Amino acid sequence: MRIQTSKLTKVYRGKVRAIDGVDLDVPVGMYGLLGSNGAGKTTLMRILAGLLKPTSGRVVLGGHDITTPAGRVAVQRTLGYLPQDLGVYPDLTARRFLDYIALLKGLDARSARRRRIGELLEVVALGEHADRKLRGFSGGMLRRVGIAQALLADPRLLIVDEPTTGLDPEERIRFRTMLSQLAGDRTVLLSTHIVEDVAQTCRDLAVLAKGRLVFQGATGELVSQAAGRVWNLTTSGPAPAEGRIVAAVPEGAGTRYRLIAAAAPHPHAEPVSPTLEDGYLALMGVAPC
Ligand SMILES: Nc1ncnc2c1ncn2[C@@H]1O[C@H](COP(=O)(O)OP(=O)(O)OP(=O)(O)O)[C@@H](O)[C@H]1O
Repeated sequence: MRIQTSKLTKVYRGKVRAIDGVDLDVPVGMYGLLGSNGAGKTTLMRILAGLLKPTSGRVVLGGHDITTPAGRVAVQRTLGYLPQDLGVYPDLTARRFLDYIALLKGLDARSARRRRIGELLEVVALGEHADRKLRGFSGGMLRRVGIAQALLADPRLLIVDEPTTGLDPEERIRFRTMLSQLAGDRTVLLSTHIVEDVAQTCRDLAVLAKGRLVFQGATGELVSQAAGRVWNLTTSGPAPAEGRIVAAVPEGAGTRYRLIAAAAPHPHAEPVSPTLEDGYLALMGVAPC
């Protein structure tokens, strides 16, 4: 389900401009939304999920304008949302919790509901743990329960807000791989401040900074923004004064620095290929351009 916003703006209490004139166009498939803390990602996600009213502007999901009541109703059943802080009932088992949420979502037919929950527990690799209480679940397992609840009505659009924060590396990789597998003919919008999660799963992304859209396009396009501006320098002397240091790894008697700088920051600096993180940092002005 395609997402299109135009001149989308959200001003909290007449003061904080959390989203500022955003024109976004998200196609079907896996799509990343990057931004630092406070950039406006959660505000945008909540508007797209129909939970928060924008101050102005339009949001069109699959051709329906959700700023109108009719549009909201039309997309309600085709949208799944995993918020940053999904509350669960620790004394319920995974299966009972999903059954409870399914009832709230209006999935009334008991046998269809049971079948769907059984399928979803397998999709999120929790089949074995279906009848365990949520109290004993790890952070990663709880996130997977969260995805299962968001998928109950088989939505065409899945909105996931910072799902990998706090997960250990194995769970993070497992979780983001599962999201890309779910994308297929759905749109999965992944909001995060972890650049690597977007690099490993998304072909396209958007970047928010202080409520404004500062980039939208292919990941490769953002990487190329740092082309010719990333350098390695190994030295046992003082830290380089030119450019911005993005990594420093002790090596032998010295340190290997990775720097972003418009020109070679030192006569011995060697140019290296940029990553998505370099492109992101260069865009965000961490590096002098
Ligand atoms: N209910 C609210 N009332 C007033 N200001 C708010 C409210 N919610 C968010 N803000 C402000 O709006 C801006 C954007 O916040 P938002 O939570 O959308 O950003 P974010 O990119 O999701 O950040 P994070 O990564 O820290 O969750 C911030 O300045 C925040 O303090």
